[in-house]
Amino acid sequence: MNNIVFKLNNIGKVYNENEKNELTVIKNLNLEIKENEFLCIVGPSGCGKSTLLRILAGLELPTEGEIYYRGRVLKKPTKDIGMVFQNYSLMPWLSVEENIALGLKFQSISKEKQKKIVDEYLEMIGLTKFRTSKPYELSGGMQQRVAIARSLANNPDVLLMDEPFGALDAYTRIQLQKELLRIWEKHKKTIVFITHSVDEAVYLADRIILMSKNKGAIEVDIQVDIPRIRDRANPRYAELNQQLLDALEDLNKVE
Ligand SMILES: Nc1ncnc2c1ncn2[C@@H]1O[C@H](COP(=O)(O)OP(=O)(O)OP(=O)(O)O)[C@@H](O)[C@H]1O
Repeated sequence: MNNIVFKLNNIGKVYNENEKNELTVIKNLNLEIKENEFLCIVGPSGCGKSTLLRILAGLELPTEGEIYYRGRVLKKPTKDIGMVFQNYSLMPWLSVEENIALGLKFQSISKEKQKKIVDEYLEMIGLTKFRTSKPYELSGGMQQRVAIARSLANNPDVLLMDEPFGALDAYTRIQLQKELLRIWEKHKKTIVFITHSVDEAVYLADRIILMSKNKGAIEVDIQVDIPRIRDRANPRYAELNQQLLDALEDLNKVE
């Protein structure tokens, strides 16, 4: 079926901690991610969320099993799969517009077209006035907007986001959650988003998976059945939040 973007078959990931010790982070993980799906991954620290995301990005290979991206075995990163990290990862010596254009420079796109794309994304994130500013002149929220725009400028099919709003203050975080949903609805990307915040997952996701430290097992896999724009005062919102918090607490008890 062509609406499956990722298919993971019995994925395993073992790291060599040192010459003697191996660490099995993920074992027998099966997962399908659909086109346009907004999937959030939550789980205790160290359960393998970032490892899974790096495997989805083609940055790391599983040590067991297969990963398919649109029906083909994924062996290395591709420009169709974009990534956004918590620490913005902008080039400090480049301006906002140069950062957004970064990925475009490596493609055979005319200067004129590049400028058009950069202008479009600057406008989308509301930072046109800051086009010549350097990252250090911007707040954390503004920098993360630039990082998101830089990924989107490459027109990826999938956006992988590793705790992108984790370092932001509560107000900016809520603003960026709304913005991201607006972008996702407009551009219809598939998004895989890691968060430590259950509330953020319930606000954003179509589907939430909860991983445990028990070799990255998926303990909970639920659809969020609340229409958008979600109202945090909706009783179902509180109910799902509590269900996930209880599941996390149970995991911490057994680990
Ligand atoms: N390159 C590596 N070599 C060895 N061990 C690693 C490597 N990368 C990750 N690990 C280990 O694998 C485990 C899972 O790490 P990972 O970063 O995927 O977890 P996480 O769920 O994203 O954690 P957090 O929520 O704290 O970011 C951890 O014990 C970590 O120390």
